[in-house]
Amino acid sequence: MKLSKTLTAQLDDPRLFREHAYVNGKWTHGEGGREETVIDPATGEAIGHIPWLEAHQIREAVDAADAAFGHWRALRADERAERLMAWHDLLQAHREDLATIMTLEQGKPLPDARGEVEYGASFVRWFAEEGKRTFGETIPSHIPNAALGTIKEPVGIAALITPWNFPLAMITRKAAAAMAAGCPVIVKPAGETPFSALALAELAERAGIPAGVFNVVLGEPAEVSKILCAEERVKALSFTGSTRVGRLLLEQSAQTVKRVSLELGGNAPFIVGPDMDPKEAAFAAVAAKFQTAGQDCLAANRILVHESIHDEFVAHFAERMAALTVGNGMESEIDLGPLIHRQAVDKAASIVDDAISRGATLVAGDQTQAPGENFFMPVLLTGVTPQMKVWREENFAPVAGVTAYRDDDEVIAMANDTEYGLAAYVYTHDIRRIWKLLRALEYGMVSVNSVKMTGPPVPFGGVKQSGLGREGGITGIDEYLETKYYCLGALGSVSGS
Ligand SMILES: NC(=O)c1ccc[n+]([C@@H]2O[C@H](COP(=O)([O-])OP(=O)(O)OC[C@H]3O[C@@H](n4cnc5c(N)ncnc54)[C@H](O)[C@@H]3O)[C@@H](O)[C@H]2O)c1
Ligand SMILES: N[C@@H](CC=O)C(=O)O
Repeated sequence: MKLSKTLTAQLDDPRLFREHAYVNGKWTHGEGGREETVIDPATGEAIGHIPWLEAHQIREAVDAADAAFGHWRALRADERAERLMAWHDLLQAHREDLATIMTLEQGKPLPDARGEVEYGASFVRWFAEEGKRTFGETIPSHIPNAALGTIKEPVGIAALITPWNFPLAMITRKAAAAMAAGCPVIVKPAGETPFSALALAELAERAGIPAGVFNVVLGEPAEVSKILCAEERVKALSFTGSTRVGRLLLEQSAQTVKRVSLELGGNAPFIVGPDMDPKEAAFAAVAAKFQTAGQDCLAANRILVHESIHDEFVAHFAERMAALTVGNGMESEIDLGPLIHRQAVDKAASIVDDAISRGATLVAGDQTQAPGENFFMPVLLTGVTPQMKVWREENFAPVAGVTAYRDDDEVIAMANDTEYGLAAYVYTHDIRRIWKLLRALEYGMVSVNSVKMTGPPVPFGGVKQSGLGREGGITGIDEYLETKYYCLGALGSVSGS
């Protein structure tokens, strides 16, 4: 395998590129000789290697986190916040290098990678602040001469398992919340994109986060997860990834009754009302579909357009889609990078073939134009129906499926016809329709007339089989906190009510 010499050469600070796990403040080799090669999906070249840790090394990471817990939780919230803010500042200062690492391992265009570094850093700032506001309550006592209340305490070690599509922000949204709450973390990033996680570890160390508080373990995914799920000392598991793996981890965590947060797949409907300008709606739908080449849990998967404007909408969508540029994310003026690997391209092709074989029309999407083997040209299908994979599955590719509907009740039934319930988009200016759809859609997040919906203040998460719990927002830190109730009895009359 040809090893690209380009990665470290392109960094201002080559020490951000690390090819070891990070456990207890030390860069760690695998002891069994197993390793994984990390590929730049745009070129197919190897950009580095990571070791796979052995079972006892994963347990050592738990030992390290356990040892660090006492000291970390004992710090005042503002002391933890200072370290988190130092980490935030370093992320910002090294934005260019972090974005370069991300584009080379994930493939997304460099401007999108810069955006993700900002987005990831914004969670660190948010939770540095929120950590100072984990207030307990005073409870009016029903017991004579007693004072009642609650204290919030860190749950303990949190295992964080993350995907490859947002290699940095999916880690910071969890880790910053857990660490602000006083919990040490063990991160298991996706094998496709470990280098963003390892750069986060390097910067955490420079920020003065003590050894054992932020650990990155690498290894065979099922093996690592089994160990972490079975470990009684790991009290919380937060996972972002596919619904298939999420179910597995939920089952495995049952044995030790962990606090489980799951951010899983989506199958977002994008609903366009009859009152909408078809061009405005089509441009928004293109933006909601093709971000990160469609490899986004929020990607508009099923585009449901009122029959009265369907044909015009499709024409504008096709025109806008034709203007998208596909290529290596390190080059300028690229809208869509590669898919993560060849299997993702094959899956996208099979979803398109399935739709066409069941009667969908291929309006645009010529794969002979793809600039490399991991690239998939944007596809527009019309006449998509519930029998097709493109309707039922999260395609996680630049494949847009459009369907016409007759009225609000029909589109509500269509939108809810999925096991997923992460995010939905609604485009209409009719306030009654907005309210009706907002209430009827079975989704954790509904965005009306806006493609952008995420950010640190937002309770991000899904219903149905899209997950459990919420990340970000004022409740995100609760995933890592226990409520301890206290009753102080025999206080005499000073206890008051
Ligand atoms: N809801 C959200 O916030 C959100 C955000 C980003 C991605 N996602 C979802 O993530 C999926 C894409 O990411 P992916 O392909 O990396 O998901 P994935 O489920 O294949 O992998 C996610 C993580 O789980 C690990 N893993 C894989 N197989 C495992 C196994 N058998 N046991 C234990 N761990 C295992 C992987 O190494 C990775 O770290 C999509 O479904 C997408 O919607 C959801
Ligand atoms: N775009 C999402 C990640 C989903 O893949 C986010 O903003 O968190």
